[in-house]
Amino acid sequence: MDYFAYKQGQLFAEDVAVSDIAAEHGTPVYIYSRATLERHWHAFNDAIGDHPHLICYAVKANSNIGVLSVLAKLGSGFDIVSAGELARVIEAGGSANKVVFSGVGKKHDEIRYALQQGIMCFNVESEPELHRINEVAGELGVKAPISLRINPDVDAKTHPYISTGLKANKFGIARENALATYELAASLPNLNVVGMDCHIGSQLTEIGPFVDALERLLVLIDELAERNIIIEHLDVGGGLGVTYNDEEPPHPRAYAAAMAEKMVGRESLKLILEPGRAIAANAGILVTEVEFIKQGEEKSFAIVDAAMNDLLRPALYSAWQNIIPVQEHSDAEPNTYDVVGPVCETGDFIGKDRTLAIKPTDLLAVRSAGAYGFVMASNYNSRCRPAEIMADGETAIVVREREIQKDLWKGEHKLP
Ligand SMILES: Cc1ncc(COP(=O)(O)O)c(C=O)c1O
Ligand SMILES: N[C@@H](CCCC[NH3+])C(=O)O
Repeated sequence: MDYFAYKQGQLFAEDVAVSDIAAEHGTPVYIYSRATLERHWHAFNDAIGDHPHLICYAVKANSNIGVLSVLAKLGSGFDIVSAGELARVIEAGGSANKVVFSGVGKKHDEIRYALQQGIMCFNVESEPELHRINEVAGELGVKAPISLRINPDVDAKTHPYISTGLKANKFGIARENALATYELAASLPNLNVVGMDCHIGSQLTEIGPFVDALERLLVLIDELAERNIIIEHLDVGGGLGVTYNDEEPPHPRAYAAAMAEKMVGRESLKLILEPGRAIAANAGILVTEVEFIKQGEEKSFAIVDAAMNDLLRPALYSAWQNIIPVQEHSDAEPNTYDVVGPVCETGDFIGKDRTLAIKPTDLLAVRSAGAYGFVMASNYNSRCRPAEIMADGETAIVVREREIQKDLWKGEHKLP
């Protein structure tokens, strides 16, 4: 079931007409669906069944406090990559002891803050990071729970910018060095080795690479047990893809079940998943208004009020996201358009060569915009970032107000 569907020719977000939200809150505007977020989270959580596990939603995909609060209420854990993300989780009502902290460049004060909040574990990406966490934990007189992010060297078969599990990537510790690095970790006085972690990339559309990575890590876990280093949890990262166009990724239930199946007979090894995109992407849309139709020499342009600063994925990765009308039928003639924004960059487009029947003032919805959408928005060209709205049944809740011009220069100072 799609919670963004047409009813009597009008696009709805759950039971709220998208055009009503646009009329009240303006455009461009991000709209999320609470029921979709919940359904996606449950798809992962329920498929694992009885095996001890925790779904740690990857906050980077969509860190809005409203979104985090919905997932926190379900009992979700969280995967974070900065102190800022941890602060958001706590503000949203999430539990620090269900947080794993990933990322290659954790600063001293981020480590200190995370230890003070009592996070579940650091996913450590290098030897120098181990020493740094050991040092900060020592200063605080605590033991830091750590997991090593192992680079399993499997090909995730995804866009090179979002593939992370290859030897050539900056992430993780090479498999060949894993045993030695674990022995070092076990020898450091202020560290407590609790887990093993990996994350091989994003927008994966096949189960094979996930299973390969998991199997490689299980071999390592057994080798460590022979050395008396006992791993309590295995974190297989995130990365499950979604359908933007014609991709056919495995359903979260199939993926989670495949992971759980490999854990049979290892009941003392807790399974952690870090899905981001698969929970949030199709739980959100970006709604934009057509400003002008412009007939170029070679192309027709639909100039809309959303731009690359609001939704960067098309410009950054040539990502394709579906663009649909908010009013299903139009009396305008269908035409093929490049849907572009007002930012002064040739690369500022939301979609290319789309067939649409539109005229100025019509509303369009960019689908699959709930993940890596608002979080990657900027103020480029001094554009105020959009509002974010959560549809929840018949209500539409403002979960982030639209920025106003004064926000644009917050913290800046004129010279006397
Ligand atoms: C360590 C880590 N975990 C989880 C994720 C979430 O990935 P995705 O949104 O593809 O599920 C990412 C981003 O790729 C990541 O770097
Ligand atoms: N931002 C990327 C995904 C990056 C994944 C984060 N490790 C996207 O929009 O597809």
